[in-house]
Amino acid sequence: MSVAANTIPLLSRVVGYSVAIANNAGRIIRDIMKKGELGIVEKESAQDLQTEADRAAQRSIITSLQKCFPKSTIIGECGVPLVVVVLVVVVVVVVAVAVLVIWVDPLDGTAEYTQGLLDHVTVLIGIASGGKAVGGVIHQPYYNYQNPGTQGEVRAELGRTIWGIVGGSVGGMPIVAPPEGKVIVTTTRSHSSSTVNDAVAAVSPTEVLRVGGAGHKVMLLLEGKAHVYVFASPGCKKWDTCAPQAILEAAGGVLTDIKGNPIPYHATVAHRYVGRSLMLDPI
Ligand SMILES: Nc1ncnc2c1ncn2[C@@H]1O[C@H](COP(=O)(O)O)[C@@H](O)[C@H]1OP(=O)(O)O
Ligand SMILES: [Mg+2]
Ligand SMILES: [Mg+2]
Ligand SMILES: [Mg+2]
Repeated sequence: MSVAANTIPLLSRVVGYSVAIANNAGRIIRDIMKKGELGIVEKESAQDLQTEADRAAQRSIITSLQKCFPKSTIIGECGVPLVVVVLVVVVVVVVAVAVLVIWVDPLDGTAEYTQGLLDHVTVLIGIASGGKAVGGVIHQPYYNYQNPGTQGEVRAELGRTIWGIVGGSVGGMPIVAPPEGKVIVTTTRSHSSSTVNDAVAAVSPTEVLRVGGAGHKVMLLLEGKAHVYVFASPGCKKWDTCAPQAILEAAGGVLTDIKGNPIPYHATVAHRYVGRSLMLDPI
């Protein structure tokens, strides 16, 4: 896919800033877990949770993005804060020059965060242009958190950040091909259903990895631990997939809906997926 030439410098800047902004959100997420006051609330169901870490990380990300890129439309998972209401009013005026739509999931894998499966958690900042995912950042704040190191060895660095620009490059982790002769599928662990299981079975997997988070599962594809990510969770939204899709595509993978159609990321698109969706990584 080609990215309009006049968006490339801006896109590179947004991706670069988003790396720093996502790293900062990761620090907020770790600090709140350390304090132990998660402030959990149920949103649409008992499977749809929000914590103080989701809220605080989103506040930080949106404030920073708005300051740096006031003409972009920013859509975050955690409701519509006042600053964005103001932005929406402004967007009506500046829509002709508002090139980018930024989809923010301040904490992907909230269920796993509350259950202590901390390396399933990611911060996702996805950038769309012309309705397509064109750039993305995935920050994994707890990468290496269980790495004990050995005596005399320095503990491995906590956290990692992956970025990608479609038609450009991917950075932050080595891209590894998955093993030949197997079909390892990764899918949801906390939002399973018969539809999810049917979709997984349709791929005839040799192994199924049930883990949390859309960002985390795309990382498994990138590091060659899985061949295919099947997500048939109706709760998955555009902020869950914009950043992972851009990075996956930058690395040579593909993400489509169940019929093979591209997933739209316009500012006005429905946040929720309609029907089932399928993500494939043919690296
Ligand atoms: N039924 C659901 N309700 C709320 N969020 C969901 C649901 N299904 C999926 N999600 C979101 O999609 C992500 C990927 O799904 P899963 O982890 O089940 O594979 C979840 O981490 C969650 O994002 P978030 O944690 O940001 O709310
Ligand atoms: Mg959520
Ligand atoms: Mg999410
Ligand atoms: Mg989230």
